[in-house]
Amino acid sequence: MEELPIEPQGILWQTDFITAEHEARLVQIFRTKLVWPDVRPGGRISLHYGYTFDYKTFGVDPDIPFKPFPDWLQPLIPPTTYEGRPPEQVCLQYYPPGAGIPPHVDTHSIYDQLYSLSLGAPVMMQFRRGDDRSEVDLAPRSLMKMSGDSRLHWTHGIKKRKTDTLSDGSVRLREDRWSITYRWLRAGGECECGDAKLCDTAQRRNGVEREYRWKTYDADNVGLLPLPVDTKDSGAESQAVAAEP
Ligand SMILES: O=C(O)CCC(=O)C(=O)O
Ligand SMILES: [Fe+2]
Repeated sequence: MEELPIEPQGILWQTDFITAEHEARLVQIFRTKLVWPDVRPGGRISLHYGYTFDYKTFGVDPDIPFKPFPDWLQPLIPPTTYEGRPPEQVCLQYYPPGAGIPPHVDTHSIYDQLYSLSLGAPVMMQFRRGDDRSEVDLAPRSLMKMSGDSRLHWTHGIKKRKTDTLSDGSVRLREDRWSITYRWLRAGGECECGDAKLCDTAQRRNGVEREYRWKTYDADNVGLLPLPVDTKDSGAESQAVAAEP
């Protein structure tokens, strides 16, 4: 994989991780064979594979057996040469046009490495750290690894909107998109990055515990650390974050 020459540092990229024909077969499976949960119309929906995280023990939930990776997923698992072993958790998400995901970091303590494969229509992803912003166009069939700053010190999210404005000023209509997020559990379950704003280990050590974070299990937001409302950005997107458990 190659690092993108942008801020945030640490975004590794591989174009055409699979062929367009393979992608078309997958989309057919996603549309016709999978049973998806019902959620708010127009919202993002998710299916989970592998281990389920237990928010009480900060480990794998021993009561929920490993959900084996289905046949269609096997060839999409990053080769073991990438991280030394297959991911412990895989999440398939469907974004109808207009759907997004609130700005977040994937929880530091639980998860170590993080990859995402994009399928279907492209979409713009926003990275943000304080007043710094950066956008990455998630092209279909591209595999992205978030490491370093992009993984730990910048949030990422996708705005809820029907169009994206590209860097050349043109406006692109959103269409159906799927993504597959791959997560590897962090050995020991403690992150040493020390980022008091974004790291749950640092927050716990500082005595900051957000009640809602661990007490509710939200299947659509497994492993995401919701962020408090940012008063500088009162847009609907950040309010949506606050509203999520
Ligand atoms: O849809 C994507 O590409 C990213 C999703 C994401 O950020 C996540 O599942 O944590
Ligand atoms: Fe994420």
